[in-house]
Amino acid sequence: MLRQAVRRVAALGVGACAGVGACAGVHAQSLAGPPRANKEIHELEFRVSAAMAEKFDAWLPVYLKGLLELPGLLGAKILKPLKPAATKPAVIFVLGGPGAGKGTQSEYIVNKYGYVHLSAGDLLRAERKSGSAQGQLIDEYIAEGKIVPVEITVKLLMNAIEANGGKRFLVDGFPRNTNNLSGWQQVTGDRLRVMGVLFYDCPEEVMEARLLERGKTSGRTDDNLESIRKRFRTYTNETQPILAYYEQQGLVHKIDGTREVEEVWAETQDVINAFEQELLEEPPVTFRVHLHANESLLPFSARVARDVLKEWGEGTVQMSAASYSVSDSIKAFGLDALRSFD
Ligand SMILES: Nc1ncnc2c1ncn2[C@@H]1O[C@H](COP(=O)(O)OP(=O)(O)O)[C@@H](O)[C@H]1O
Ligand SMILES: Nc1ccn([C@@H]2O[C@H](COP(=O)(O)OP(=O)(O)O)[C@@H](O)[C@H]2O)c(=O)n1
Repeated sequence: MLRQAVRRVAALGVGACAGVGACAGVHAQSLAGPPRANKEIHELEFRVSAAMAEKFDAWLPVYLKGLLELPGLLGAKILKPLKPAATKPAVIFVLGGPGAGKGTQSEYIVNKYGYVHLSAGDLLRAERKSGSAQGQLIDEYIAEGKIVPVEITVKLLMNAIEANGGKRFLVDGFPRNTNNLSGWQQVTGDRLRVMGVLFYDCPEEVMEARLLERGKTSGRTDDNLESIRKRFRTYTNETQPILAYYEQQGLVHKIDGTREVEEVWAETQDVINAFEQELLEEPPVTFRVHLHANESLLPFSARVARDVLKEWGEGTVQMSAASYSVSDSIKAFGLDALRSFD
């Protein structure tokens, strides 16, 4: 039977790294005792900022392949995550009554921050125009100011999200009722990260005047007084409860939409800047590697620390290392480590 004595390691400060020159910024650990002749597993742990995780994931196997040329190194295995969940795409919902300024502000956000703008209304109008079987149905719902069944809308949204491959989405005019909300939750599960809701608050008389003005050139079948009033009813009865739902979760950022476009934009930027900050502060992703070797930990870990620092710079990747020597007991080992003997 294998006996594997775990030789946990003492922390090695930056000072102790000085001999290897490039250790600063990478936290390494060394063996507490003299190296043994046994086969050893060196466990390296890399904590990588979420923003860089995908790139690190691509780099690591290539780097390890090169490292295997070193004498004394018998094998290498990446344990966790084998494929880190790519940072989830972030979604911001943009809500507000018809004519509150959702589309206008979304365009500004896209121009400054590079978000992908998905307007549920635009997607439905495009689908209507495509002459598909559901075109007629969408047409009737829009003219009546009613909310199209979610099966149609969520499919259009998800197709657009998947086709785009982007990381940050503004979903404008959605979810607009409980049917929208439950359909979205059912389809997206936890694949996307809902950051919050931008809510443009505007009284009906202001929105009505804007929409009548927009109707002179928009060519929209619903920018007429009759449809506008129906849309207002739908908004009050069906969309406001959705806002209340997200408000309870502390996700709603209410912005007074009655002011000049530039003033509304100034406040919108404050909210988006806060979201951006939150995204930067995502927890790091941890990668673990087992190196199988005949040698003691220090030469390898110092070498890897130096290479990581050279490739990734200060502060992006935090590394720590531990060593296990393999002899005749498996008790001290976790399954992960055992697998690495495959
Ligand atoms: N803050 C604002 N002040 C005055 N007019 C605005 C403002 N924001 C948007 N508009 C105008 O009002 C109309 C409706 O705006 P839009 O962004 O299309 O609203 P929504 O997407 O919420 O329906 C557009 O003609 C737009 O140019
Ligand atoms: N989630 C959505 C969004 C829009 N729509 C339809 O599209 C119409 C126009 O929505 P929009 O967001 O483009 O425009 P506004 O009403 O906000 O000005 C709505 O009145 C609905 O008929 C929908 O059915 N479901």
